[in-house]
Amino acid sequence: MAGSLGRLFRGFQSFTSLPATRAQLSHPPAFFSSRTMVTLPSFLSSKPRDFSLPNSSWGPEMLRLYELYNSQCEVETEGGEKQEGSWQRLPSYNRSLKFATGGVYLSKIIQSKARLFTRNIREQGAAFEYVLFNNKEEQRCVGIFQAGHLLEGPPGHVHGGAIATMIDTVTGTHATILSGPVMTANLNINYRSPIPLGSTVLIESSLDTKEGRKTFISCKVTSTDSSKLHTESTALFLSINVSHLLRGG
Ligand SMILES: CCCCCCCCCC(=O)SCCNC(=O)CCNC(=O)[C@H](O)C(C)(C)COP(=O)(O)OP(=O)(O)OC[C@H]1O[C@@H](n2cnc3c(N)ncnc32)[C@H](O)[C@@H]1OP(=O)(O)O
Repeated sequence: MAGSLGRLFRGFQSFTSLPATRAQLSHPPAFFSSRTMVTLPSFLSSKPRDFSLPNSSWGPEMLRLYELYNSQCEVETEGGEKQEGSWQRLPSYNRSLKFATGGVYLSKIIQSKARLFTRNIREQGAAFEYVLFNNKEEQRCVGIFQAGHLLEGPPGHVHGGAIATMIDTVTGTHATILSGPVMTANLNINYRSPIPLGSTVLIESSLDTKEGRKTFISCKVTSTDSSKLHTESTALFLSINVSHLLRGG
C-alpha cells in the first residue's frame, strides 16, 4: 500500500509536467467557445471527464476569462512553431487521486465512492464551476469561478463556506504545485463584500514564502475586472509524508 501511495505522490510532484496533462493543454476546439456545446455522457467516453473544460452552463464572463488565459497557454513563435506559453491550464477530475496521473489512475486504496467535494454535483452549473491556470514563472495561480444556485448563503449571495472551499482549492492546488503533497494547516479569511450568486469571480493565489516544510500563500477574490475586492486570505500549507495519511494524520 505504501508503495502505491508513494507512486501516487510522485505523481503529485510531477503535477505540472505529465505527458497526459500536456496533451490536454492545447487550445480546445472552436466549439468550446459556443454555449451550445454538447458533451458526451461520461459512460460513453473511455476518458474521465476533465471538469476544467468549458460546458454549456458557463456564462459569457466565465468563457471570456477562460479564453483569455487559455490563449496564453500556447504561443506561436515567429517561425510559426507552437511553444508553451506563460500559463498552464490545470485539468480537473472528480477524484483528487486522478490529479496524480492525469486522470487515468483510480486507486483501490481509498474507498471508491470517495469524490472530490467540489466536483460531485451532476447538474452542470449548479454549484462549483471553475478552472485553474498556473503561471510557473510568476509563482501565481488563478481560479475563474462561477458560483451556482446551490451555493447560496445569505439570500442571493454565495455561502462563506463555499468561498472558503474555493480559496482552499486554489491555494491548495497552488501549494501542491510549488511544494508537492501538502495539507492546509491554517486558512485565514476576511470577507470584504458579498459575491452575488451566479456571478463569476477571479481567485488569485500568490506565493509569499517557503520555509522548510511551510508554504505561505496569499489569495484574493475579486470581481472579474478587479475593481471590487470580495475576499482576502492567507494560508499556510505543510508538506506531508505519505505516512501522515496512512496513519490517519
Ligand atoms: C491537487 C489536489 C487538488 C485538491 C485541492 C484541495 C486542497 C485541499 C487541502 C485541504 O483541505 S487539506 C484538509 C484540511 N487540513 C487538514 O485536515 C490538516 C489537519 N492537520 C494536520 O494533519 C496536521 O496538523 C498538519 C499536517 C497540518 C501539521 O502536522 P505536523 O505534525 O506535520 O506538523 P507539526 O505539528 O510538527 O508542526 C510543524 C510546524 O508547523 C507549524 N504549524 C503546524 N500547524 C500549524 C498551524 N495550524 N498554524 C501555524 N503553524 C502551524 C508548527 O508550529 C511547526 O512549526 P516549527 O517547525 O516552526 O516549530
